[in-house]
Amino acid sequence: MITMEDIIREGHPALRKVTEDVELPPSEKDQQTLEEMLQYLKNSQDEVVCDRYGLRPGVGLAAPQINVNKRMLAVHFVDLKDKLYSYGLFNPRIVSHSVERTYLSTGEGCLSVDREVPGYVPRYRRITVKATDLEGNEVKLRLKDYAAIVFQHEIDHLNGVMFYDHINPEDPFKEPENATPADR
Ligand SMILES: CC(C)(C)[C@H](NC(=O)Nc1cc(F)cc(F)c1)C(=O)N(CC(=O)NO)CC1CCCC1
Ligand SMILES: [Zn+2]
Repeated sequence: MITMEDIIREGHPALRKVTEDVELPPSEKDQQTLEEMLQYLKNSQDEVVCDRYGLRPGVGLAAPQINVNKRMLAVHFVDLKDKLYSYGLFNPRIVSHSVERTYLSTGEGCLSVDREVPGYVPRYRRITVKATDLEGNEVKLRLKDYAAIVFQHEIDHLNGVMFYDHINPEDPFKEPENATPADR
């Protein structure tokens, strides 16, 4: 199972690499790795398992975070309308997005960043993501607000981008242009 020891932290060069596409259909190894990534998120949100193994509760995990240079990610969370998003995705890509942007008023954190980095992280408010899921189906997801933020945070990791790369260095809490907070 994946535990905190498997999650690499900022400063590790693997977090700044652009990942390679996964050959489809996936190898046994890639399939198992993605399943383990999704299981990490479920474990981390289960109080008993989380305490037993000292896991940090997470809503998303990208392969570079466990030092795997492959284009795959897992998410497990419910949005503000209590819709469950639970996916393991191969080769996810944003195929379209709104001009309008959104952000979390609390700012963002990262399982690979052991410090607070204050500031708004502007993201597209609506995105359409195409990918192949763990069952081998091609999926097309239309995402908005919090769900769009989580997926953009994880897809950024696949391109070597960290959330704080988006924070305005002059004024971290300056209201982003043409943006509506996702959590207010
Ligand atoms: C870094 C961390 C603060 C742990 C963040 N969690 C989070 O935002 N809220 C959360 C997590 C839970 F499991 C249960 C719960 F109710 C609330 C997170 O998982 N990530 C995922 C990550 O680091 N992926 O690489 C960071 C989020 C920032 C915005 C989107 C994902
Ligand atoms: Zn992260």
